[in-house]
Amino acid sequence: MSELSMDRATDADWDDIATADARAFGMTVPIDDIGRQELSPLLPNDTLLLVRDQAIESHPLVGLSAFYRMRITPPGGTPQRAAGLTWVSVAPTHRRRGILRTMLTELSAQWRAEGYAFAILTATEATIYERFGFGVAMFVDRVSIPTGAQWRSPATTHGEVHYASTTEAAQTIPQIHQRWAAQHPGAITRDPAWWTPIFADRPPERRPGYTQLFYLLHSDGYAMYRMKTTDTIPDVDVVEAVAVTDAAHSALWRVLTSLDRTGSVHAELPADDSLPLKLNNFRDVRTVGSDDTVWVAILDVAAALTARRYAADVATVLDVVDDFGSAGGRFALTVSDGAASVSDTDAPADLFMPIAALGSLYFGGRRATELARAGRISGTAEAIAALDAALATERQPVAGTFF
Ligand SMILES: CC(=O)SCCNC(=O)CCNC(=O)[C@H](O)C(C)(C)COP(=O)(O)OP(=O)(O)OC[C@H]1O[C@@H](n2cnc3c(N)ncnc32)[C@H](O)[C@@H]1OP(=O)(O)O
Repeated sequence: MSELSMDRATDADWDDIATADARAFGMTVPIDDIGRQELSPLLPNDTLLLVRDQAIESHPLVGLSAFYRMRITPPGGTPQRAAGLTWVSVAPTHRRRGILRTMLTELSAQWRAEGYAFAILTATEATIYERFGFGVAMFVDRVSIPTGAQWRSPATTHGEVHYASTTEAAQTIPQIHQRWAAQHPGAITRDPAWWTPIFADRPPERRPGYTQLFYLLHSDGYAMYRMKTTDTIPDVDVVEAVAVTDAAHSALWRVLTSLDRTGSVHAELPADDSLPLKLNNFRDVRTVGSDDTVWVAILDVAAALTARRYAADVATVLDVVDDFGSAGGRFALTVSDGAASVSDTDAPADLFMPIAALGSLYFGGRRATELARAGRISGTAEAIAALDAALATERQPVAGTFF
């Protein structure tokens, strides 16, 4: 790093930041003044880290990373602060010289100083972040459903769902999302600044060939969708379908699967979504692909483990190795009536795992038995089964917000 400087962003850096972002991720829409205004409360300058090459006269920006100050809901717990790593890129001319590692070392120190127990991210490649303590934690299936798929039970009520104007949507949807996020493991809550660009739905930022957002509203849920106008019979792209209750889920999906003059409905669903089981033919919900979504690095093991609820009692000693950060150690975990107490200990460990594995297990998207079979964690069969039972969640974790 001798010729390289690393600093927080200033307002003067934003043109370079926008160019680096466009180059790294193929963004076709430049960040304009409105975009800057929308981003500034989400990414204040102290969350943006810039590396420049001082050996080149123009001091080009060669490394960029940032984090959102977010909240995420642990299983059964209340939303916890999480550092949402994002916008990571290193210029192709400067790769594999340790710039990413240097930036993450700096950001990790900031996250620890700010008291975060969790860091989270969505990854472009699955092989980058485990070495930095992140474990893959959440998954979605991409599904396609033919319009007109038949439901097992007839619709019982009409008028539960209506189309909302942007004004009504902006007044109503954030509270519904907040209710959903408070009860769903892995849900990322949204500050008002997150909603501004969503409801602005600026035409230049829409994918080419897609309509504006349409809002469907239920008292306990909502859906946002677009139509793909390039085909004579358009397909439907469900951007979000959020339901606090099963009744809202059914009511919204009944409308989404029966839109007139549409071909197929495309959406992302967790593997345990109840939609297939509500249809006459569960194969109508065809999985066309799967993606990992959120990766989790636990920065403070005791704070994280005490922030969630548990499905079974357990008393165990975890040996957690953190080769990158400082979260590792030996922890006595005792769960009673769903609540955990955690203390440092010198007692012999029952279970051994890298910190990334704990991140994978924490929200319930991966199971201890699964990671043990893959050799990612180790311990006696009894200890693994006991941890597996304690960490079990009623539902698959869903983040709901891409960043
Ligand atoms: C949260 C997000 O924003 S995800 C977006 C990530 N960004 C991108 O995909 C944009 C395109 N890629 C890039 O900009 C760069 O290649 C980056 C950011 C992925 C890596 O930056 P670099 O500065 O080259 O990484 P750096 O040299 O610090 O490497 C750190 C370690 O990661 C490894 N590594 C880096 N990139 C990769 C990769 N794509 N796949 C596997 N390993 C990788 C290196 O080998 C090195 O390993 P080691 O320290 O254990 O020996």
